[in-house]
Amino acid sequence: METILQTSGVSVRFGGLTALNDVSFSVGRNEILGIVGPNGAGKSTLFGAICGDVAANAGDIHLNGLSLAGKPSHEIARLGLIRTFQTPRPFASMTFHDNVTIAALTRTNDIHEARARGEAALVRVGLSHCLDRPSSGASTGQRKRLDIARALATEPDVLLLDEPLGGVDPGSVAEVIDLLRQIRSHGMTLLVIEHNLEALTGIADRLIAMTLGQIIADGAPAEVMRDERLVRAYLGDDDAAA
Ligand SMILES: Nc1ncnc2c1ncn2[C@@H]1O[C@H](COP(=O)(O)OP(=O)(O)OP(=O)(O)O)[C@@H](O)[C@H]1O
Repeated sequence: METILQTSGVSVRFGGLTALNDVSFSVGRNEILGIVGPNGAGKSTLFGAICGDVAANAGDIHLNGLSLAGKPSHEIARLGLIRTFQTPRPFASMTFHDNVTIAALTRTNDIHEARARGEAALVRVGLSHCLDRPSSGASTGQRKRLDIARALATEPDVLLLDEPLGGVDPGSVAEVIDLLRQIRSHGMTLLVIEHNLEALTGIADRLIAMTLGQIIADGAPAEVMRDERLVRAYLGDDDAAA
């Protein structure tokens, strides 16, 4: 499988805390890679380091063979990689449509084209009925979808999703999973952080398990979920990664 994204020896320190410690893995084009691990394992920091929001203290990241070292997130977005957030922060005073239009302007300077692409992204995530509504009134599930639509409007090759199912009501989980499958079928590569392990193992081609800033397992979902260190880490055993 052709590698689209590669991290090599990435470390991130916040003062005395090592949030990522020598993290290396690769992602194949059009793959869905799930990232699991207990709270504080470093999953969101990893996304931050990949998309240019968090400066790495060591290591390098390549997208389509090009080093992302030192590049700001807007430049990385233009190169085709974008993330969503655990807690999406849309511009609350703007409509859904304006929010996605701003994202589409990453790729085009033509405002009419940006509005058309923005609308198409909202249709894709099932929010066409919200076009002219202010995003301040969005439910958690709608905010998650709006955040995905904003990411799609930048036309990424690689999409990093931070807990797309977090706060989504149980009745809508299957819809969001279908949406992710549909996004992948359009040729995108997905990295997905998710605490709903059952849903994630149902959709991911591969899983990476992290504890204490390190990768402890990388492989087929069923195998990784059986990894003893991961099980112990989820049970709160501090010696799990020892
Ligand atoms: N900006 C920051 N400054 C200082 N420490 C940070 C910062 N961001 C994250 N950390 C710390 O780095 C570690 C990894 O945090 P991170 O949010 O990446 O974990 P996570 O696996 O995404 O957790 P969760 O599942 O709860 O989102 C934690 O100990 C966290 O407190």
